[in-house]
Amino acid sequence: MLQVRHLSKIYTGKQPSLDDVSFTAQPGAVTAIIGPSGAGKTTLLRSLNQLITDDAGEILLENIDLRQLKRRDLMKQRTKIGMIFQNYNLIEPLTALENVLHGSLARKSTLAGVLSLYSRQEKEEAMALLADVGLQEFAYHYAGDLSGGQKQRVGIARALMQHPTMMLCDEPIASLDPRSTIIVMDILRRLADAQGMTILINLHQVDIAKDYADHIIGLNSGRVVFDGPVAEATAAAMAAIYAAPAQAAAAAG
Ligand SMILES: Nc1ncnc2c1ncn2[C@@H]1O[C@H](COP(=O)(O)OP(=O)(O)OP(=O)(O)O)[C@@H](O)[C@H]1O
Repeated sequence: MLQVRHLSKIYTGKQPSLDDVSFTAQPGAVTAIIGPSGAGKTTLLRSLNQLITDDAGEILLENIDLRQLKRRDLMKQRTKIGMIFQNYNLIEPLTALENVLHGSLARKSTLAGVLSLYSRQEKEEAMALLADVGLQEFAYHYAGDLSGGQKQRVGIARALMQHPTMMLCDEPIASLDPRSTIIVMDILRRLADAQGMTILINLHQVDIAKDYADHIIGLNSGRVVFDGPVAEATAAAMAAIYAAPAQAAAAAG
């Protein structure tokens, strides 16, 4: 379970990008984070993984506050967090299989990592993960030659190689066509249902959020203006989430 308490982040000399954000994300549930451009969605995900520091509050992953950890312990906890990016972040001159194997680096010694030494078991696991996302026959294709949807599936397999308990997905379908969108969202939904993972997804597509998520967090100007089950995300709630910043601030008091 992820519990976020009073999380705030101010980039130098600016309005808060995250303003006293609190919510809980449950294992086995898909939590969609929605809100207008600049609402703080990416900042929130990066903060949850402590890629952004100088923030305030508590980020409790399985009751351990990530913000209180020393670097070494944070690295260890981070292996439990898989990240999925809009632009995939693959190494394009490497094959799909090699990209997936890279996901195991977080769990390895530096030397083994530098030398890219992978055990037979790791190679079999990476192949199995590629098969799980429907890409077995593309294992030896260069990542740069794959379609956007295929790249994103490689990105998911790579994250799964870390053995995460939580996935943070930053606009994972923003660059995908409708068919690839469904394939990727189905995979993320399955990870929650079948493996009990905690899945957080930043989304711009409200209809996709309603179709796939259990829970919605609505952000506006760095504040949580909606936190509830999909069934409660009414038209009025949506209007508040997507209101102009001044209106949203007035409504939030
Ligand atoms: N590195 C940075 N330095 C300074 N300000 C930043 C930085 N990153 C983000 N911001 C500011 O923080 C606020 C939130 O940005 P963020 O990218 O988190 O929003 P978002 O909801 O993800 O937007 P989008 O939907 O457009 O991706 C914005 O006002 C943005 O200008």
